[in-house]
Amino acid sequence: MPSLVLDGLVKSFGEVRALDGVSFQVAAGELFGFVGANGAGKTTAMRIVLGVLSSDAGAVTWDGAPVGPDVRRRIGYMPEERGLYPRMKVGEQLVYLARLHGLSIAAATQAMEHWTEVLGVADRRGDAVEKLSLGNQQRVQLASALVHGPDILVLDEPFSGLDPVAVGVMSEVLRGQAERGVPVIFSSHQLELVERLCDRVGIIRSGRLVACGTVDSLTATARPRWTLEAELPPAWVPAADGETRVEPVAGGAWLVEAPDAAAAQTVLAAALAAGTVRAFTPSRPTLTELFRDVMLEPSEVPA
Ligand SMILES: Nc1ncnc2c1ncn2[C@@H]1O[C@H](COP(=O)(O)OP(=O)(O)OP(=O)(O)O)[C@@H](O)[C@H]1O
Repeated sequence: MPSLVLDGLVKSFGEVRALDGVSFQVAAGELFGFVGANGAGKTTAMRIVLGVLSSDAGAVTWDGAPVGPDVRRRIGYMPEERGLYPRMKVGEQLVYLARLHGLSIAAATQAMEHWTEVLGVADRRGDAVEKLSLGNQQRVQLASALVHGPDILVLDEPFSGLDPVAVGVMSEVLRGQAERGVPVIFSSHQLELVERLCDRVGIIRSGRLVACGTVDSLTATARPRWTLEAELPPAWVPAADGETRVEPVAGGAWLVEAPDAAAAQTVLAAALAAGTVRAFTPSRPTLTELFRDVMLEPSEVPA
């Protein structure tokens, strides 16, 4: 199965090392979420895939061969800075972009009609892009990434600023693309969405990939946690050693992070002594919690 491979990408802008040896791959049919704080390097990595930027070192390959102009023509790209002509009409613009990718006028028109329909902007085909709300412009931007039937999708924050209905539509479209065998890579700060939607995620921090895999595999290696549900004084926190963390969370529950089951049992005993325990269950961190932990880890101190 072909894969898009980013191998050891390095990129500096003057003193800023935006990418410091980033490697990961996205297989055909896989939905890959690329997450990281502002300025971590996501856009830079995606621009290098597209050839908009060149890397200082490293390579990008598709199906084992370097990505050149021929492969790039088959990529559907949604750039962060967006790239539509504001005064051009939605329908004309999408047909034009599809034609640039080599589609006949009939095929381009059909693709434009299909994607504007699917993305809920069919009634805006005759309007200039600048007349649309930002969310609708974004739907058109996704349509422009899809209209030429790409083999690879690279989308920079496709979900930002969308209403919940549009998020649902966009999610289904990306899932559908993955199901037809397209590798889909997208960046997002909406971690719950990434967790729900993606087969695998990569977390980038200061130009380095610090975690990569299925959400299950990433959260399985985190420190053991339990959820305590109990009737206890609202600010209840038991005395615990430095290795054990107990934090109230919403809805009469506490998160217990402990080095082992014995330490967790000590917390449970304290809760039983202080009130009524409804449940004490092992739990896995969410991607949001995992992300926060990764961000809080001290970075390496240079030698
Ligand atoms: N053209 C450029 N010139 C100078 N510095 C740049 C340029 N592009 C990116 N950078 C720097 O490279 C680093 C990585 O930026 P990048 O845009 O890739 O981050 P990002 O993860 O996409 O962030 P965000 O979530 O805010 O979009 C940042 O420190 C940024 O300021």
